[in-house]
Amino acid sequence: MLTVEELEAGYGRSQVLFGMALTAAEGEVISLVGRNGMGKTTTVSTIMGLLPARRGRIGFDGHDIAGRAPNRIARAGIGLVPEGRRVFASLSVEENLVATAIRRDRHGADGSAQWTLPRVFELFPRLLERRRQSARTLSGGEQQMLAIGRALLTNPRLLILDEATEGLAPIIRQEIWACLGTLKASGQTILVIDKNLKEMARLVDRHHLIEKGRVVWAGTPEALAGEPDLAHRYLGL
Ligand SMILES: Nc1ncnc2c1ncn2[C@@H]1O[C@H](COP(=O)(O)OP(=O)(O)OP(=O)(O)O)[C@@H](O)[C@H]1O
Repeated sequence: MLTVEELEAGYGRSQVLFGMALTAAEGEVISLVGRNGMGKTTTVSTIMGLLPARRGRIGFDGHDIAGRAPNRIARAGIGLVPEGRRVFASLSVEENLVATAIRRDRHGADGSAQWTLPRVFELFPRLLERRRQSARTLSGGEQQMLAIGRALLTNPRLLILDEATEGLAPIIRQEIWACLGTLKASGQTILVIDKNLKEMARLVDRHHLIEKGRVVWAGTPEALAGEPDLAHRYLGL
């Protein structure tokens, strides 16, 4: 479904990605893990068209989407839950959810239907309780749920989450991980960036270890756990 090859990107004179390569098959959950500043968010920004690819290919469902505008990439079926949530603070919860919604004929592996407002409220009942409140009055965890709900309402074939559990209370983190488990079980393809290897081990099919803008190792959570040197060297654990 997603094939990133030989990707190079950066900011002004500073190059950040040096031959980034990734693949995600339909229904697979993959991760990008690595120390701060190694290029995880830059990879996601380039996939989403927010940053130009200087070289390389970003294949999605057989099309090269490198160079397309962000709104076209969203319409092609990639939904982003950005680092720092970035909800529209002055809009209500419901307005946030519908602002970027995209209808699409889609069926998950279990035959699950289109994401709609009622389905998002079923997944996150707190958002239903707060549907008329402005987003700025929500707690960090509620804002994160809102950011996930907003991305789901674009009915993405690939859902990308950048540090979705960062800075949240442990109990809210557990809710987010449980939600991602439910999405995976429904056949959702997911790319997740996070630091919590323990929680990711239950969710992720394949990790990608990133160092200085390229993948230095890829494999299952079990394989990573079996090579503690890797986590020490590339994650500082
Ligand atoms: N808007 C920007 N302008 C200039 N440099 C940037 C910008 N955003 C990121 N960088 C730089 O690019 C490099 C990679 O950053 P990136 O955000 O992709 O890292 P990351 O792996 O996602 O780490 P983190 O966990 O810190 O977000 C860093 O050196 C960072 O300082």
